[in-house]
Amino acid sequence: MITIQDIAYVRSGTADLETAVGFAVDMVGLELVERTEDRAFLRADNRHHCLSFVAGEAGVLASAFTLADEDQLADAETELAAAGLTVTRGDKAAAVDRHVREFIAFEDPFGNVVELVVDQKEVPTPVNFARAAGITEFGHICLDAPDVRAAHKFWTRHFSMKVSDWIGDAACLMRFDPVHHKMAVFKGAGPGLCHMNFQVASIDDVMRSWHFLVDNGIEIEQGPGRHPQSGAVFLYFKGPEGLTYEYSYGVRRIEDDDAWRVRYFDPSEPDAIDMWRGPTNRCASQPQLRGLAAG
Ligand SMILES: O=C(O)c1cccc(O)c1O
Ligand SMILES: [Fe+2]
Repeated sequence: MITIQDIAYVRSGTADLETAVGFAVDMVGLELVERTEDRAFLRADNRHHCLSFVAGEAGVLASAFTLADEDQLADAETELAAAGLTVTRGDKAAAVDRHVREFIAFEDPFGNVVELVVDQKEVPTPVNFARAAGITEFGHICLDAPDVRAAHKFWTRHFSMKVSDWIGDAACLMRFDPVHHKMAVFKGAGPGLCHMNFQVASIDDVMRSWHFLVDNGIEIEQGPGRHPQSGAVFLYFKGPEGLTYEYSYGVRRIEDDDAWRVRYFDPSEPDAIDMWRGPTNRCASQPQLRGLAAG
């Protein structure tokens, strides 16, 4: 069993680094911490970065989680290899590029590239947010997989994750600490990053960002609304090259693990992911989510 400490980062390819960075800074509000000719690193909290862009082909390259130390990393390597996965050790240069000390990489059974890292660099200075979006931290990673049930089996068999809520066969929200979910899997045609989430400090931040993004011509995929699972007020919007961002406020914490009863939401219900039953463009851009569309 591999004990996950936290989410670390999303690493994404981009065919247009300038536009990708411009959006992450000016629209999302992240701090640009480092920029080279073919790389950009952005942060939302004290992690060195939670999002990096690599010039090249567009599309997610990896999603990363933190482990406690090298022994745990070595054990993870052994366990995943024994499960029949191809696990590779990151070399020194690749670790430096990720601002971690050590890492391994593997593909989950659906082809999502996952990196497990040790000692992600901490940057203690206050985050210099590019705009006052109210971001408090990198909230969660949501991956795509064609078989959400099989994904749940994989992530709970090998990792310290527990399901918090199901949305039929369309989504599985998982936790590895008291936060309702920091990892989710949504049904998709293939592997991919469904979205990355940032927590914000208040409902006002969600609503202010909604107006701000609309005023800037940004495509709102869904929201503002309230997720019945975590109870969070949310807003999904689309960045360049199809990268979906989510802001949310008020995610539930599960302090008493044993007392939590896993719930099952029907994805065909109009309030399956939005208790306010607001309009959605998500199914236009992500047809696999059609089952979750309101109305
Ligand atoms: O926060 C949630 O509960 C949630 C539910 C459905 C889909 C999501 O992306 C979520 O973050
Ligand atoms: Fe989410």
